[in-house]
Amino acid sequence: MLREIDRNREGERKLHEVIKRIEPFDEGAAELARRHSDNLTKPPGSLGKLEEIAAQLAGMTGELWPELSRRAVIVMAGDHGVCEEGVSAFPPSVTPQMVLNFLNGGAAVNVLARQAGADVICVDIGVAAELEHPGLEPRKIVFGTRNMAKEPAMTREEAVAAINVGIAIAEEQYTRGVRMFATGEMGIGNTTASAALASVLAGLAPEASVGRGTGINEETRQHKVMVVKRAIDVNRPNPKDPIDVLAKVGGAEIAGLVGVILGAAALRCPVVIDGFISSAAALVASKLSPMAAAYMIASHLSNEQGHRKLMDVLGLPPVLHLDMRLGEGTGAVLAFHLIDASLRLMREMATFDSAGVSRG
Ligand SMILES: Cc1cc2ncn([C@H]3O[C@H](COP(=O)(O)O)[C@@H](O)[C@H]3O)c2cc1C
Ligand SMILES: O=C(O)c1cccnc1
Repeated sequence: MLREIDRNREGERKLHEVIKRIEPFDEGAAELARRHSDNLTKPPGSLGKLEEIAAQLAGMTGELWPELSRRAVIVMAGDHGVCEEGVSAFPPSVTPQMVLNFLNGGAAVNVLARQAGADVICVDIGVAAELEHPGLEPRKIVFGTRNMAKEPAMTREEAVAAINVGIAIAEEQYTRGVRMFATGEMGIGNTTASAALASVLAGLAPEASVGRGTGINEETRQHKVMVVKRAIDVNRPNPKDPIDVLAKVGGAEIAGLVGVILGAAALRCPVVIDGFISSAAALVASKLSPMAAAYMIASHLSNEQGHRKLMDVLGLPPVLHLDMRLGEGTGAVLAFHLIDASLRLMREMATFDSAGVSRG
């Protein structure tokens, strides 16, 4: 018993050390980037969000035009006990099948990552099945979560261990030269866990946070709303304690993404947030460290019901509106192209002075 308490404390101590390392956004660098932008041969502000992204990247990294060519999408995979309740259009067996698909390069995120020059790092953090593959990061914390409609999905210790896995992955990738991250996930049932997190931590009614996920009909969605309500009633997560909420109604892959986000922020690396599930992880991360939000770029507005409200609460306006609802990191990897465009404009455009253009 004592040893267990020590292990808990050690895990939380590590996590809080990383949170303490997160530095405030560099307003000075962001302002310099804005000023540079205003000197480029265009009416001020005319490149809209591309200018704002460049300023954000400068504030995150402390550099006017950071070198972000090495990038990775971290795809965290985990299963959900709540699938027993019939909340997804697909069976949990799809989770390990898709993991093998990622490792063989055949999933949507692989194609988009190839196009955007990003590595796909696939992490088994909580898949129910035993998985082996030379390309897989084997960091299993749980063999699937427990059914949150009946009991806590994870123990606090498991949730903290999963966050620490995400931090370790971000740090290892940084050591390999990665300077920009995207969040991705695979886990049948994870829109149910994400809706529960959004309800508890963002105060959304389950009717508003629960969507159709992989494509359930309205009747099943109503049932999913009831399952989320029951999970919250049974577990009584404490909204003031994000780790308690994550453990009771979250998931291992969501916890892993919380770690990736906090780890990236502590390393002053931009972290591009994908859709609904990644945004639920971003919400937990920002509750643990409000300063971490400054290192996030919201990539796209998912068609999953609840995503818009969740992004409003997070204060992160999504850049792309493509009616996507896939996850895996697909929207986040697409946003890499816009980030590249914004940095390239900063680096390559002529200034009014260098081009001899009148300022008007
Ligand atoms: C073939 C397939 C590939 C996927 N890739 C991502 N998801 C997405 O769907 C799941 C969440 O939806 P729900 O909560 O309704 O189960 C997650 O795994 C998410 O990443 C997929 C789902 C399927 C079926
Ligand atoms: O927005 C997402 O990330 C999403 C939505 C539905 C299903 N899977 C993922």
